[in-house]
Amino acid sequence: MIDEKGILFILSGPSGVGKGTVRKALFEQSTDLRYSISMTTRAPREGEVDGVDYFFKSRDEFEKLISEGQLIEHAEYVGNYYGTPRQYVEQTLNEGKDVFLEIEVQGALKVRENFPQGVFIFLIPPSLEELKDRIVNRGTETEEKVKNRLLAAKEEIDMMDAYDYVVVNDEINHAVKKVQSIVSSEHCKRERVANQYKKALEE
Ligand SMILES: Nc1ncnc2c1ncn2[C@@H]1O[C@H](COP(=O)(O)OP(=O)(O)OP(=O)(O)O)[C@@H](O)[C@H]1O
Ligand SMILES: Nc1nc2c(ncn2[C@@H]2O[C@H](COP(=O)(O)O)[C@@H](O)[C@H]2O)c(=O)[nH]1
Repeated sequence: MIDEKGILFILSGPSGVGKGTVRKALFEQSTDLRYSISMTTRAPREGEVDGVDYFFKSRDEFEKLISEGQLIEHAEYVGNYYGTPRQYVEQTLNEGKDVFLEIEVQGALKVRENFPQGVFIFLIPPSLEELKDRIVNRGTETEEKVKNRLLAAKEEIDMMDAYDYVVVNDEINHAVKKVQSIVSSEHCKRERVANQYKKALEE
């Protein structure tokens, strides 16, 4: 059978590396990807909108979603739950459309167990100092939260070998171009396999 499902792309990496920035720039250029909006128990930051940036949930609501199997993965990250809604992802892939997740590392590794055919991209900072500067300068975290996110970052960076691609986010336009070329090359691979399959059927 030719796999006519969409491709699941997973962009992951430590907090503050620039995943959201790269994803937003990518989506300004690629209309064919569908972004899966995550659920979280974290409080909204200034300017964040429910249903756009995240679906904001209480802990009870989130735990109910877990127990009902409504998430394809979830993780507790620095004191809050984050998770990916099952229905949106599965339905969109079944419609043949590509889905793009932007999630942290524990969650990405769980997705890998259930969607081994997904394309896993790890974004790394040019250095840990630069990572710290980016989190601090974003101005969204208290000093303690910055510390906890940096501690998590060191462990997360150790997991990069589990990914299909590693992209350095040195300069934003370079990183976006690299992610775009990964998306295009995965499409070419998929088409090549489909063509080989069709040819084999004709023979
Ligand atoms: N290539 C870059 N060069 C300099 N600054 C950058 C670059 N990419 C992102 N930034 C800045 O770094 C900060 C963190 O970026 P962003 O919020 O996109 O990170 P993130 O990985 O999505 O973080 P989190 O996982 O905490 O949501 C932002 O202020 C952003 O403007
Ligand atoms: N495992 C998951 N991680 C997710 C999901 N959505 C976002 N995230 C990641 O959580 C951290 C913290 O995010 P922040 O918005 O509080 O800075 C970051 O690495 C996100 O990418 C998800 O559905 N599952």
